[in-house]
Amino acid sequence: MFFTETKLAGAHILDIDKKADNRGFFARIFCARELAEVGLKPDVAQVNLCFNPTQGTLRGMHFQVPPATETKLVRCTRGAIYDVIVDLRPDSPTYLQHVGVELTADNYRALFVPQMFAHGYQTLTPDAEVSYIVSEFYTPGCERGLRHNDPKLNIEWPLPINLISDKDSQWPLLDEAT
Ligand SMILES: Cc1cn([C@H]2C[C@H](O)[C@@H](COP(=O)(O)OP(=O)(O)O[C@H]3O[C@@H](C)C(=O)[C@@H](O)[C@H]3O)O2)c(=O)[nH]c1=O
Repeated sequence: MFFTETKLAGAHILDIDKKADNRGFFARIFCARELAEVGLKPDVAQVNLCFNPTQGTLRGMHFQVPPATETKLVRCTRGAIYDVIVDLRPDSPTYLQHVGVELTADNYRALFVPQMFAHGYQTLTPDAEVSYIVSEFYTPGCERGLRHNDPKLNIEWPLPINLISDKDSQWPLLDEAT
């Protein structure tokens, strides 16, 4: 795998290293040793699968607080998504900054989300499927969220928001939360 660190320290884009032959190719999409070599936490508590029939669906921005903070390794296995992370580490020089990456079934790209980052995505195609590894178990009492359109975050979503859950449209704005 090829690792490219984003401007948010610890958040990496992962590209596959294709071993091609006349049958097609082979590639690793998860390797605990390679992740550990670049300092990433390779724990696996859950592998989640999510299907989104409607183009422009938005899910996020989600994170879990202690003691259930989590890392995620996010991949789009069908269609395409715009995947966004927000740095919520208060002592980070990039606190509240975000990065957006296009993950598609065709580019085989994945995004590693460190602990204490909010995560969300918008589907760029109909029938987009997302699969992600999570390092901690889903813990509803520790679940928190940011508003996808919080002016303090200023995230430019590529498409109009065609579908969003009630929960996600009601997360507090940062100004309300503090
Ligand atoms: C995340 C999750 C949800 N659920 C349940 C709760 C609820 O009944 C249903 C749908 O939950 P949600 O609306 O939270 O699903 P969703 O909005 O897809 O939540 C996910 O969004 C992306 C952006 C993330 O980063 C993930 O970590 C996760 O928070 O599934 C689980 O049972 N286990 C889980 O791990």
